[in-house]
Formats: sequence, structure tokens, C-alpha cells
Amino acid sequence: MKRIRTEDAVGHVLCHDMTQIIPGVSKGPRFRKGHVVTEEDIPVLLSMGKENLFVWEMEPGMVHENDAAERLAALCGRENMTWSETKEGKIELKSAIEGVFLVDSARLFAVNSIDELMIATRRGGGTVHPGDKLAGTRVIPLIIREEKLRQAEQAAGSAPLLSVRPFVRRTAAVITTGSEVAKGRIPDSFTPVVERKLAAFGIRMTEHILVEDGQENVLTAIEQMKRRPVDMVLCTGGMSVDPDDSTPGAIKASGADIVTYGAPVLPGAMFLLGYYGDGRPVMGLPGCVMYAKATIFDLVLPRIAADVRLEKRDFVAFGEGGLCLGCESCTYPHCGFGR
Ligand SMILES: Nc1nc2c(c(=O)[nH]1)N[C@H]1C(S)=C(S)[C@@H](COP(=O)(O)OP(=O)(O)OC[C@H]3O[C@@H](n4cnc5c(N)ncnc54)[C@H](O)[C@@H]3O)O[C@H]1N2
Ligand code: MOO
Repeated sequence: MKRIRTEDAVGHVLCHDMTQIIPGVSKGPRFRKGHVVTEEDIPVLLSMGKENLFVWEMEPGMVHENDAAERLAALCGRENMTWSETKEGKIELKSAIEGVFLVDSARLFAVNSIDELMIATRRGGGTVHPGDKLAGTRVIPLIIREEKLRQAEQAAGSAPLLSVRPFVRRTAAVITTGSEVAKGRIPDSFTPVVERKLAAFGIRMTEHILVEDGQENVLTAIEQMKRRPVDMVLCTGGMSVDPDDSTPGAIKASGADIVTYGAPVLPGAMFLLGYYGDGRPVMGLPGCVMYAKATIFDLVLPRIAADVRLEKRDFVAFGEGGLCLGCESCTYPHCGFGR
């Protein structure tokens, strides 16, 4: 910080707010802390009685907070996002589309480990709508060393830290397993739940089949459904330890590359996800998906719908927060489940 003559202040950064009082008209900050003094400001400052100013020394190698915020926002990404104007050293990013919001957590962690700057985002993996806030960036001091920004850019790497991907999968085949349902002993109350959950992402159930228990039966149904022009295959029921539970074995036998059978999520421990060679996902949905308000199916569906390939580590990461607290009135996704 240094004291300089107002006439010499063009291009310098003010260290504090400057109040202007025009009797009977206005009283308030005429210039904000952080403002970069322009030629036109000089007569105004002089009229406010400011013949000298306290300014930050804009030495080479220092960056103003507004320019720094833009450098940080650039690390976040632009595609399918809107940027607010830079105000008081902050930029807010919002979604321009409906889709799934993704965060590269490890690289975001690395950037935020650097002092004097920050990027805060909403949790990744969930659905966002146009206008939803995604992230905000700013630096902590009014001016920051260029070197710090370079460190952040290095930690972030070349790919954007954040992305929003539109929902692109449109159709699903549902295979409802269980002799009690296939034989009509009880009504099928699982399929309507699955249809409703898919519909929230614009996915239609274009194929549906009921099959009796038994690995051969389920396998035959899966093979039949795989040949149809559907974007994903879903099997309901038969996912646990009962001798008649043969869905996981049938999915494996159908040639899927299994990402996970089992996940650190309750409800949803018995969930299975695999992919066929052509990239289409196949899932085994345990009984809890039918009766619980929110389950692992809700946690993975945004990414499945956006054709973002899930890996084993994505499931491992669910463990902390993967326990649904079973609140009397469910507020999912506005709760800690899966976060
Ligand atoms: N000893 C253990 N028991 C259970 C375990 C376990 O680890 N050890 N896991 C539990 C968990 S967690 C879940 S979730 C369920 C998984 O159930 P399944 O996916 O195997 O479901 P089913 O056994 O096929 O059915 C359970 C229940 O739901 C009824 N059902 C199934 N499909 C339909 C349908 N389409 N419409 C209406 N009702 C349906 C079925 O009749 C059964 O009553 O396992 C726990 N048990
Ligand atoms: O763990 Mo089951 O698959 O939760 O309800």
C-alpha cells in the first residue's frame, strides 16, 4: 500500500471504499475498494476532496482481483455454462442447459490447496437446470501474484475442472424378474417406479418383459432385449442372496463388462452396473429401488442418462454419505445422501 497524488493514480487500485456526499442528493460509496482508477475518475476524486490516495502498488507480476477471477473461471470451463460479469472480484458460473453437473474433484482439490484463491462449486454428479448456480471463483486479496495464478493453472491442467453434459439416452428396456410377478400372484409394483424415475430424464421404457426366476429365463430375456434398439437394459429384482436370485449371474452371462456388483450405499447395496461392448449400460436394480424414496439408482441415473461412463471408484466414493437417514419427510436431492 502506498500514498500517491490523485493525479498520478490512473491504473492504480484503491485500498478502501470512498464515500461521496452530495447534500440532499446522495451519500454512499462512490468508489469501491479494489476499483482501478481511470482518467475520468480524477476530477471526481478531486471534487470529493481527495488530493492523495492510498493505492496498491501494481508492480509487474501482480494481477487485479477481477482479472484473477477471470483466470480462475477459465479453469472451470465455458461449454453449456454462462458466466456472470466480474463484480468485486467474483464470477459466478451457471448452467445454460439441463444435464448432469460434473466436477473433477481431485483437480479442484489441488487448485483450492493453493493459498489466496478459491473455486467453490455445487456437488458434482447431480442434475442441473438452466440458470442453476454451478460455481463461484475469486481471489482473497485485492491483488495477487501472477505466480499464484500460474500455480493454479498448472494444478488444473488443460481440461476444464467442471462440465455440464446434456441427457442423451432416450430409451430403456425393463426386464422385471420374479415368478410371483410373472405368474400374476402379485401385481408388478416395481416397473411403474422405474418408469417414473426414467421419465424425469426424458427416458422412455420402450420395451418391457416379465420373466420367471431362473438364470436361463433371465438370460434369454436380456439377450432378447439387447437386440432391440434401446439405450440401456434394466433388470429389477432377484439381486440378493436367495437361491432363486439369479439376476447378477444372468447379466454376467449376457456378456456385460461388470463395473460393480455391490456398492457402499444403503438403500442400494445390491446394485449392479455393467456395460456392453457397444457402450450401452445394463443395470440390476435391487428390491429397495421399488420401495425406498431415494436409492443408489437416483445417485447414478443423472450420469447414466448423460452417457457419462461410471467406474468402480465412482461407487467407492459414495461410501461417505451413502447412508440414507430415512427422514420422515424426504428432501432428496436436497440432503446429504450420496454427497
Ligand atoms: N439374507 C439377506 N437378505 C437380504 C439381503 C442380504 O444381503 N442378505 N439383502 C437385502 C437387500 S439390501 C435388498 S435390496 C433385497 C434385494 O432384493 P432383491 O433384488 O433380491 O429382490 P427380490 O428378492 O426379487 O424381491 C424382494 C421383494 O420384493 C418383491 N418384488 C420384487 N419385484 C417385484 C415386482 N416387480 N413387483 C412387486 N413386488 C416385487 C418380491 O416379491 C419380494 O417380496 O434383499 C434383501 N435381503
Ligand atoms: O441394500 Mo438393498 O440393495 O439396500 O436395499
